[in-house]
Amino acid sequence: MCGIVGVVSSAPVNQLIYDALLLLQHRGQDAAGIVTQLGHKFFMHKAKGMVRDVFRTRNMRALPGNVGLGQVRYPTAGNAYSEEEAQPFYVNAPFGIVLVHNGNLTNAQALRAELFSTDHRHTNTESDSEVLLNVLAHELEKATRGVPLQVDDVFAAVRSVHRRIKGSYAVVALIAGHGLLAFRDPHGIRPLGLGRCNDGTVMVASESVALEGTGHVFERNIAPGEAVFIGLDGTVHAQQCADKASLTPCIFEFVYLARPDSELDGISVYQARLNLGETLAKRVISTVPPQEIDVVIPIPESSRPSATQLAHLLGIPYREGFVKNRYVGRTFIMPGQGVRKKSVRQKLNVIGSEFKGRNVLLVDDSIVRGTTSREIVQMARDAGARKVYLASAAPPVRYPNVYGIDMPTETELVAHGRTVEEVRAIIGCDALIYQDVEGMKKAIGSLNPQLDGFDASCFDGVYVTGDITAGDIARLNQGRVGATEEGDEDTSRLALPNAEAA
Ligand SMILES: O=P(O)(O)OC[C@H]1O[C@H](OP(=O)(O)OP(=O)(O)O)[C@H](O)[C@@H]1O
Ligand SMILES: NC(=O)CC[C@H](N)C(=O)O
Ligand SMILES: [Mg+2]
Repeated sequence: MCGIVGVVSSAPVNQLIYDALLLLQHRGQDAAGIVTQLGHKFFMHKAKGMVRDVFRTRNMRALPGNVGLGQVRYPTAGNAYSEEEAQPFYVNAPFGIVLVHNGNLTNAQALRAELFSTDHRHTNTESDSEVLLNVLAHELEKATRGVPLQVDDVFAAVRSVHRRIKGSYAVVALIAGHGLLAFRDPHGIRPLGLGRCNDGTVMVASESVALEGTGHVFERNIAPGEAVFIGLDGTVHAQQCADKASLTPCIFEFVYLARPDSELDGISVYQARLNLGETLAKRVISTVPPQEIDVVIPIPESSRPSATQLAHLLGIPYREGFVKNRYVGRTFIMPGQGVRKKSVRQKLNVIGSEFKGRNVLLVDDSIVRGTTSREIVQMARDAGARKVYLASAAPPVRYPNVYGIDMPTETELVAHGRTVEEVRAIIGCDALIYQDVEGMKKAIGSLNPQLDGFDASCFDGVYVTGDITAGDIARLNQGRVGATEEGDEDTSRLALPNAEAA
């Protein structure tokens, strides 16, 4: 998951892109970058770090022009520590293209070899996004019938790109002197929407919050497989470029990744989380009698809407028992298990009086590696809770994600190959209640009947692109550098208290 944005305007866009990236910061905290174009020249600044650290006034001044794009990165391929793999990526031919990508290519390795041997193109990093850019550049070169470039040639190039690349991709690319291209993979796994401002500015962005928060009116989602080309005068052209398209967005966007105030593919993320809380409440009742629960406490941040709705339905008081240090980022999307574990304690602190002598039901949106839950349960006990129950608004995360979420190996997932009782023992709570897969799909899918389904592969092991083998998963994982930290002892998954250790 990353956040991407592109803008065509009649006024300078540097501040606008910066503001949009700030609104997308939750999608990637590792690196940030912006490219603008003035005349036929690109101006780029990218570096590791959060948006407000990467861009100083002098960097902003050096980004002139009325068209541009930007990205916040959460690495899922290549090298998490390399500055070179921060986006945007640039190639000089044809025309000069810069590109930002949210997603993960599952055939990047084969494509890299093909780019070298057949297309005679050089890639200089381990990033799948650089591969994507070079495939696009090669196909654009082939499709171009003259200068200036025709819109139909751009769409022909995207058609060829769809045939060659596999996996998930929401992309924004700027073709020097011509305009801004945006497209989405044929399954619509990663989100991308378009909005306009009344001064004529056109913006595409990963989430509607980035459009609305910068004064744009959300107009529509880019359809799966569709390409949109925005000329430098703001004219929008669109064409379906996939042979076969279906709308099966990543369900984890609704569970955790996106901001609750965003609407993705016609579904309010906030409403999706309320609905999850509602179905979870029914499952809680069948496991722990509500009269045995004194208080419902959310694990900030993402679980709040589900926890409120759950408490409301059970008729149990909802209280804030953990205070979040807002200056610590999201722990799940940090590279390295050691950093994640330390951050949970730094990030969340208890309000002791909410726990002392009480039976508490803690609610989280999801349990992935179990890092957060185990720490939190212990903190609740240390604060004097009598019984600590834990409910997860998502089902057990049991399978690796290959589409741009950093859960590449099953071995790090606390629930992989384990029963709920085993996970409960590891986390150390008195009862563990999970959402079930069908309940989750229904709770969210009922909000837009036009959806063809979801990619819920990390929960049910079914990959919507239909072409993922165990070998692919192993290869994708091998290709990554920096997912675990050097000197990080705690990279293996959490173990059962006794059985597995023995
Ligand atoms: O089982 P784990 O591997 O610990 O991962 C799951 C946790 O990580 C996320 O929180 P995070 O702190 O990233 O973000 P949030 O503040 O948006 O909830 C998520 O909301 C869970 O709390
Ligand atoms: N999470 C993402 O969308 C990552 C994009 C790309 N695969 C990278 O690692 O930079
Ligand atoms: Mg959380």
